[in-house]
Amino acid sequence: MFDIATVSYRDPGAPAKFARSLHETGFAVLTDHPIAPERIQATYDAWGRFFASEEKHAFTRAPGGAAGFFPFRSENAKDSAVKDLKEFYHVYADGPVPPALEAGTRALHADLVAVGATLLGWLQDESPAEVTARLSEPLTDMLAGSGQNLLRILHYPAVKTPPEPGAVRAAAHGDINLLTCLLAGSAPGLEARDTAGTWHRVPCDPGMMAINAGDMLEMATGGHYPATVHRVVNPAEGDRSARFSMPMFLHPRPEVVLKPGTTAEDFLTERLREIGLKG
Ligand SMILES: O=C(O)CCC(=O)C(=O)O
Ligand SMILES: [Fe+2]
Repeated sequence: MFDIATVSYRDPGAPAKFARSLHETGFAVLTDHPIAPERIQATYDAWGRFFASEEKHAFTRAPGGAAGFFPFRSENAKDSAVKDLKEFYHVYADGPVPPALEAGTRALHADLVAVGATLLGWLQDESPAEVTARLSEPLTDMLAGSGQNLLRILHYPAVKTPPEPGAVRAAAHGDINLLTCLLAGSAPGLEARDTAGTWHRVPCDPGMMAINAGDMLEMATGGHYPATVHRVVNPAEGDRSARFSMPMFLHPRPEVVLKPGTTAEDFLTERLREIGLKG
């Protein structure tokens, strides 16, 4: 049974329900979270103007760099030869942001890190003792002072001509990081795969935030929270809508030990090579 729970952020029972869903499916969906829908819409509108302008190319990331604009078809999922049908911008706390977007985007980055810290605290409190005993330090401490937290602003352009075979908005992949907080996309499309290989739509109505465990959390907890594979499917034929979404990837400090002999930095370097974002 693959049942992604929808949990109110304000429910006193939320930490336990959230931890159970993340353990059973690798995903959970939050409602009543602190990021207002109007704010999310305003951010999508502002970034939509950015992606529609040629100015974006001036913000293209430096060769091998992690921050800035990544043009259409820069990234492939691990083990996938075809590039995804997306362009995106990577925002770090100390990285560049186009001036017109700066205030709102930086505030959103900070607020999402704060939500993420709360959620890691819930997991720390709700995980079985044998799971927390494996951690080199409490989950919230892994995040404290981390400059690695990444807000990715994603634009999946409208599909006008049939894409080449195998090209999808985002091919099946697991996330690399500890925990991902994804503000509801502007259109549906996100799906998660259960262990039997069946795909399930992840609820994404306005006001929802989808949370999933990444490889680093799976590794640190000995698999208690699985980094469930997910994808973004193409719109139905004839549907010309673009899609925007904003995942916040929560990352530990680079020196955090995920398991004996492997730091967060070692692990990240290896995975960025595999997805074509590092030479
Ligand atoms: O756009 C989405 O809904 C998901 C994006 C995603 O999974 C990712 O960028 O890692
Ligand atoms: Fe993802």
